[in-house]
Amino acid sequence: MAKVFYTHAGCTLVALNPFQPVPDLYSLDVMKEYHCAPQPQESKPHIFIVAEEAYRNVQGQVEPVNQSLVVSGESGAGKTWTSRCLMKYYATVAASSSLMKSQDTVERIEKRVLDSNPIMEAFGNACTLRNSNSSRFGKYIQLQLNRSQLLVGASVQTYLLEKTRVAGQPANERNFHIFYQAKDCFDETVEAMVHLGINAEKQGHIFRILAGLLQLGNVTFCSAMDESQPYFMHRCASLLCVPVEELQTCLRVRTLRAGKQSALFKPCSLADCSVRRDCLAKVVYAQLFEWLVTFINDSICADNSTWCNFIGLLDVYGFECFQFNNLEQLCINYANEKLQQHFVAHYLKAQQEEYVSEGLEWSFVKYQDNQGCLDLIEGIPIGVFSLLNEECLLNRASDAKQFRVRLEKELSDNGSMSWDKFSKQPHFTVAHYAGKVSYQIEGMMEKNKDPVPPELIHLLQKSENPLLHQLFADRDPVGQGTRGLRQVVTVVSKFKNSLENLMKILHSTTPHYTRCIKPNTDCRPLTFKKEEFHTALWTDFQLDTVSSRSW
Ligand SMILES: Nc1ncnc2c1ncn2[C@@H]1O[C@H](COP(=O)(O)OP(=O)(O)OP(=O)(O)O)[C@@H](O)[C@H]1O
Repeated sequence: MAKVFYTHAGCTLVALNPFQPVPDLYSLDVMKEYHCAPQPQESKPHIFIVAEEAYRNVQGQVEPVNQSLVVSGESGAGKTWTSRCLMKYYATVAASSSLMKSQDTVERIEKRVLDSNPIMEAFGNACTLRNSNSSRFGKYIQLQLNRSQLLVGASVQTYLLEKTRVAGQPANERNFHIFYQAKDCFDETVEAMVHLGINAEKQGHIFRILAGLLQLGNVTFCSAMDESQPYFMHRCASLLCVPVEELQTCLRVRTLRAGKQSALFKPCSLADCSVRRDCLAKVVYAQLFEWLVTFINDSICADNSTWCNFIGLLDVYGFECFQFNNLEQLCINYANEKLQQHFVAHYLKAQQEEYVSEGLEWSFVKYQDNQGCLDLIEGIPIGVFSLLNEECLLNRASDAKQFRVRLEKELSDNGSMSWDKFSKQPHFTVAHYAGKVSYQIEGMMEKNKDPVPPELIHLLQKSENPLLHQLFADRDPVGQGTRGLRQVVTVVSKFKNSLENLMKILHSTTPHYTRCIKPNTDCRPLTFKKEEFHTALWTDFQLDTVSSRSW
């Protein structure tokens, strides 16, 4: 493999993952070289060109002044690595330390921004079959710059943490890194926590909660009233600082309430007990992750009066197509469709501007518009998300077959939707820009409702672990609306909302696209497999657009 890892393709930078550290590729001297180059675009293709271009746009106050660096690619392609490089670049070239009076305070801000990485990765990344450090959430990091374009703060927005991983992992994959770091490689995470202001006491609370979740994972149910696992149940209760009898009851007995009548107690089936145990683990971990993100933001976010522009870094999960796909993949692929649409619109605009500036004659190229696919997913009132939400609001047991019939009735006119007539499983197939994906319907409604039994919330509110108590203190266990109606804020509604906000930000900024490519599927260093590279490029890059340049 020739040691060339970057190239330009139109307005996109293509980054090839070397799968091993390349000496001096990102050194301080290289940063300086790009930062000081009179025309960085004329230097060798590099991620620092993208970084510098965005930075100079802010310096030049070129409208729109705020910038977005969109880093995409499949799992293991190098998005997180690239985002880290970009953050380090700005933490170096936009460092405000030398200008400020209090050196100490300022050094801390750049360091704190960088320190958010090991924490987020410890809690949000895991070893998967495709990447030993796979981000199991999407993130948008906003680097805040003051009038002199110096880095004064940052904020992080996260998307769709894969919380199911805490309750169970696919074969040969692992839980989130933090559960293993508790044994070793702990220092970096703890050091970063200290820098961000998570003191020893808070760390103690966090680690007790994590240890409690590990013990919870050992709890199994043999018969509804079986007491054969008291050890793990006791350990878990003691670490989560909740009464053991109540924990036990919560996991085993459902409380039914109808209006003002007194409660009825119904023992859960063994399968339901396990569902409740997993639900407890997921809700605690997700809430803890959210708390950490808020804490990090409080620690690194600059006061509104001190910053005026930003450079945003978007690192989102790439397009996913597995043997079995469900709601998570639908959301991820929907996000990719949105970004693809944004990319194509921006690409064509940039292309036209280039032709005009060079005085070339041009005519509109026909390109694959993915609006049909987006309508299929997000259409109101008739789209997969709307119908799914409608189904979840009906207070009845979910029926996958019935939902499939409904989808076919309502959406068969949309050319992006199809069904495999030979498949026995209720499913639907969506023709995405990057290929067709079949989604299983079984379990989709439950995932969308993501219900948490109120008993579990009541229990957590009683925790004597101050952090755990705080995580649930304001949560309404039954999710009652103002008129006593149950408010179901579904997973897809929340996701669609946060994505809409993200798209608004992207539309208001100057975008810069970097497409990371995995040059071989086995993550082998310096190995370039042409066929695999082409597959990645075709699915990932949407060559329709690129082919308009005839390269
Ligand atoms: N520029 C690079 N130089 C050296 N190694 C790299 C580079 N980019 C990526 N890698 C290696 O590839 C691995 C996977 O990269 P990374 O975690 O950034 O992928 P990703 O696209 O963020 O994946 P996921 O979507 O699963 O989070 C890294 O852990 C690192 O070992």
